[in-house]
Amino acid sequence: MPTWWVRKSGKNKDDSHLLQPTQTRSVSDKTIRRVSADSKSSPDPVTPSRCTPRCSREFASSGSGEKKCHPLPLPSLSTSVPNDHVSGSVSGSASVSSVSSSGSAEDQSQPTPPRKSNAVSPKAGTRPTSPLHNRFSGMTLESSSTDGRSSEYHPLPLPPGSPTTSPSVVLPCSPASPSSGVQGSWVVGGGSESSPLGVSKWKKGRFIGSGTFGKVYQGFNSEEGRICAIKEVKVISDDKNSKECLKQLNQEINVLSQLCHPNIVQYYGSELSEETLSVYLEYVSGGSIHKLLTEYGAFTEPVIQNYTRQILSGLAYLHGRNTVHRDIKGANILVDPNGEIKLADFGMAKHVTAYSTMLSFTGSPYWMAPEVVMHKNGYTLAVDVWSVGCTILEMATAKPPWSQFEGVAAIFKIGNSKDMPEIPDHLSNDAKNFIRLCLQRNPTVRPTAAQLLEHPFLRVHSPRVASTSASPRSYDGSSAMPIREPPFPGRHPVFHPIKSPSRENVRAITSLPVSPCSSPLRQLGPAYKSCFLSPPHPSYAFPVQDSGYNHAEFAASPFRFKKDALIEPSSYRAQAPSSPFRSRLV
Ligand SMILES: Nc1ncnc2c1ncn2[C@@H]1O[C@H](COP(=O)(O)OP(=O)(O)OP(=O)(O)O)[C@@H](O)[C@H]1O
Repeated sequence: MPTWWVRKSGKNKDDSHLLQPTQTRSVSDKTIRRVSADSKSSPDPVTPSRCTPRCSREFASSGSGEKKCHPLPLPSLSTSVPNDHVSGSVSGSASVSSVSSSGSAEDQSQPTPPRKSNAVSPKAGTRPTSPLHNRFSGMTLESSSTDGRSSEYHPLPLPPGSPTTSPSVVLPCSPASPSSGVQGSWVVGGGSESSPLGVSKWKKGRFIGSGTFGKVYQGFNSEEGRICAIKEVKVISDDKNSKECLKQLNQEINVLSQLCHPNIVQYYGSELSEETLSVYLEYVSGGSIHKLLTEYGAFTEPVIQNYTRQILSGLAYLHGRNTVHRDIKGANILVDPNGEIKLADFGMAKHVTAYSTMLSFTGSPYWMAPEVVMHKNGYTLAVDVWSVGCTILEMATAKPPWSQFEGVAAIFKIGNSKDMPEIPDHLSNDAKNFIRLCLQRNPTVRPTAAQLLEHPFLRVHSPRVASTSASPRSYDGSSAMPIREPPFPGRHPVFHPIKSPSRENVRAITSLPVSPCSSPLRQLGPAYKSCFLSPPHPSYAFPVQDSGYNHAEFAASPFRFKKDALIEPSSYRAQAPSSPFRSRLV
């Protein structure tokens, strides 16, 4: 079973109201086997920056929409910090069980009673620290026990108005209206302001949907009346997959907690109780682009323009922090009721350093860049640009690119051919040119997200029909910016050229058992260490092109991965350089 299948096969990306009572899933379908990326190639997710997520929308720039973040004053270390390092370390062998789900939204929608929060109020003298859940990173767990029981917390910067926060500090990023004056909430260790008994002020509401690492609920801040989304996973000891799952979720926390942009879902904080890890996020009620495509069909070009502009705005911000999302696709892009785009699902995001290349094999195959599929020597921020091109095609057709091919064939097509996915005729020349720029196979010649924002396709007043513009800046493929020439050389410095496989190799490849984990396309040894494909959304139909979204057909694909291949690294080590398969490729 293909890895991406395993990961996504059972999850429901749609909002709960889309669930039919008959749409039950087996627990096995929902089991997630995603292992952390190669630690050698990607040492740390995100280096904590001084720019905390706390910033004000009032400072949003007009250009990319990036908000200025304002470092918070450090609290006085002379303050008593009894909970910063406390006894009661817990081994890192906890587990996540809520990655599986067979219940309907209704099953999950019962609000739970207030939970004991492990958040430590700043009023109690807690020092804001890194958002890392250390135990998930394989480090010693710092835990606090406010009620005599072992518990852990996830300290975050203090909220505005806390004793250690300067009055001059601007409000944190929050989903609240910029003019609302409502302060953001910092849940764990930084403003959960839970009761003395540790009861969380965040109340869990209706079930929204399931993801790889757990379930998403609507939440309510009982003190501020604010809605949020709660991503929750159960922490169960003795679950052999828990460590990796928690690492992955921690990665999402690490990345999101550093980000503050109107087109990126805002992180509020997290709480770790005895049973669950809850991550509090900006609630985006419109659902994903994928969901909108499923419900309303393909988007018109003006909508595509609008969404693409915002996607790139968020990406430009992200890439400006040397962080790559790695799973850009319609299902991971949320839309609020005003049409504002929010990039979400940062579970695979990675910080790229000058000294590292990414060798892990992650993402959703249909949106995956060739250099990722080929997995030759590493890849860069440019992989997201490729995925943006695929997402535009998805928005224009309500299907992912390459959808006429089943998963493995699509991977071959992406990795081993020079073909380009079909671009709908009805799109304007600007749009077509934009897509072609994104889908250049050589990542070094792909424009950056910031550069693409200058493309005529995204100009607010650009023509919305097939362009006959004679503009010297036209990207119609014939003028100022020829596609095949590197328009912006050297902007993806970590790129390593990918050699096309010889004919012989291609033959060998096609004769081998194929899966993303064991794929002969993955020709380098270290690749096997990290192999987690994000699946196409369950409701996408492959390979039957005109059947609309049909999860069942794809689920029945004979190319689905064996789950064990994901659980047991040794099963895909068979494809390491020393393996017999490997020898057939060289
Ligand atoms: N901040 C949010 N606001 C509203 N709905 C959300 C939010 N985040 C996620 N959702 C919805 O919750 C469901 C599950 O989301 P989640 O991110 O856990 O799944 P996912 O995107 O499939 O994650 P993964 O790729 O890790 O499996 C989806 O329907 C998604 O649209």
